[in-house]
Formats: sequence, C-alpha cells, structure tokens
Amino acid sequence: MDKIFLHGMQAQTLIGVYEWERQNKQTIVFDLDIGIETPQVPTDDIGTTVHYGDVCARVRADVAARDFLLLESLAEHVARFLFESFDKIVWLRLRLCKPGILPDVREVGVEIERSRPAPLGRVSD
Ligand SMILES: Nc1nc2c(c(=O)[nH]1)N=C([C@H](O)[C@@H](O)CO)CN2
Repeated sequence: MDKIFLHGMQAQTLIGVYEWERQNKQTIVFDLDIGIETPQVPTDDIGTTVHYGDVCARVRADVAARDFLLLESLAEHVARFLFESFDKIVWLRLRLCKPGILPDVREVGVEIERSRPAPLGRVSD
C-alpha cells in the first residue's frame, strides 16, 4: 500500500455544540493520510492513483454544505465520503483540529483511522 497525504488542509464547515458556534462556519484543519492500492506495474499515469487535488476539492465542497455537532461526526462522515468517492482508497487516517478553540492549548481535535469496509456478500456466499 502506498500513501498520499494532505496535511494542514483547511476547510470550512458549520460545527460545534454551542449556540455561538451554530452561527457561522469555522475553519477546520485536516491532516489526511490516504492508503491506496499500489499498481502492480509502476506507471506514470494519474489515472492509476488518486488525484490529491480532487480529494481536496471534493472534501471542501462536501463539508461546506453540511453541519455537525462534534468533530467525531465530521471525521466519520469524511471517512465514509472518501471511501464512497474514490474506489482506490483502501485505508485512511484523519486528524481534525479546531484552531484556537481552547485558550492556551496548541491543538485540539480528534484522530480516526479506518479501512475500507468489506463489500457485502451475497446471501448464498
Ligand atoms: N470530544 C469532543 N469534545 C468537544 C467537541 C467535540 O467536537 N468533540 N466540541 C466542543 C465544542 O463544540 C468546542 O468546539 C467549543 O469548546 C467541546 N468539546
């Protein structure tokens, strides 16, 4: 498995448990590591990998149109969204930080690690 990463990616979404957080979108910082199927034969073809620009654009557009209470829910949603949107992704680690949310704390956030769910088998399998 090879990995692609997007670290320090900023995205806007409506998130938070407090009323004052429900008024405006906040910036969330994503550290995303993506494991992809490694081509059996090395190629120089963008079609054999995952375009990190597409990942960035798709995630930003998706979360901008949604709202969440917890960072945990946002992380779980993004993990599922990535598996559904990019069939070459087999594993991911996602760390989300809310910058400046607690005084005198450098970084606050959550981290999850997920593998692509196995496809559902047929009843006769
Ligand atoms: N485990 C979590 N704790 C907290 C979250 C969260 O998303 N996950 N969120 C908040 C508030 O929304 C925070 O942004 C303001 O302090 C508090 N704790």
